[in-house]
Amino acid sequence: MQSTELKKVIQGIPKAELHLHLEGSFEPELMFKIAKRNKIVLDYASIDSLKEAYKFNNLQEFLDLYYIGAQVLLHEQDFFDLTWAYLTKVHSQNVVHVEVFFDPQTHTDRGVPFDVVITGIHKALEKAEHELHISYRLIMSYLRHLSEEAAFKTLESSLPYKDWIDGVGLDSSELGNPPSKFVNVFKASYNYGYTLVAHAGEEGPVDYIWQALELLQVVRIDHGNRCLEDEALVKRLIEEKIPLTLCPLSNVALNVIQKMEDHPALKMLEIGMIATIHSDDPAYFGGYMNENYYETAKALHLNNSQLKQLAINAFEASWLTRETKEKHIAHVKSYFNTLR
Ligand SMILES: Nc1ncnc2[nH]cnc12
Ligand SMILES: [Zn+2]
Repeated sequence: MQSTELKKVIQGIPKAELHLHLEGSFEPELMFKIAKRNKIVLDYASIDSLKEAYKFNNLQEFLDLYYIGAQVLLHEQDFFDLTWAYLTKVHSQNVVHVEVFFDPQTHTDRGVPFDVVITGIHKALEKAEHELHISYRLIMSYLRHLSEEAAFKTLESSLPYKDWIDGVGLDSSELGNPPSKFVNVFKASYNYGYTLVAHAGEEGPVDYIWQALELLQVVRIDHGNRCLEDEALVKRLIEEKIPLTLCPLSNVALNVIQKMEDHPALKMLEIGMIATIHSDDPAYFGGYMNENYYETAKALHLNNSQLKQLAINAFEASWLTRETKEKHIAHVKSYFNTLR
């Protein structure tokens, strides 16, 4: 397929995004605007010089910059603007459902109250539901480089806003911070009604994916690239229909894979795993949903049937009701029928 044709096909697919860090959607232009508004001087003289710094050898190098960028977010309006900018962007890419992460500790540790963070985010999500018809779920992510005790404090802070939060996740520096460190806080989060996910097997070993499943009891694995190293794990993920939220452009940007042609998405689809495609931190990794679909499809020579499967998998993997999933899946199928 010609690249313009492929882009057109991808644009038209109704899509669900299930792996997106709101702080990772912070575009340099908006970062500079908010910094100015909050009278914060960034270490970079210009938008271009900031963009120049977006070259990473690994996850930690990226995280260092990501946490610096987030420091300009102070007020409810800032969190609203960040979230709204993401939602309007993905609306233009025909994303109809999102399940997004936010990292409360990145902000509360700087003295920004939990209430300020979540209210700004919640208002933007509600506005998008009403005005853009994008449905949503919100996932609060614990930072795994911090202690379990700190995660417990975050859990406690979230309780007054429980109705606005659907799940908890685990992100930040993976190596040396295994899921086993967070068993108790995940159990407590579950008991409060939160649905559980965790980043695992992005940089960390296969064992972290096992731990996420067996010790944390997550319903989805974020990334999970390295599962293919373990046959028994693959079998388990297939049998239990545990989805993997893959982020191909992120994997290339962070050296999880050398080049897009090495991405495991196709192999995973072929063996019947619920592989899905998402953008992770689009402002840092060079693309939102369409770009992730496009670069993956181009490098792996995906056909329309495989693209359709990826889109269906994301709705299947979502936390929408069965009835709503079916409605979206029917739209995906009828869209691909029009292409024949
Ligand atoms: N790709 C990623 N892995 C772990 N933590 C993150 N926080 C934001 N993006 C992340
Ligand atoms: Zn992520």
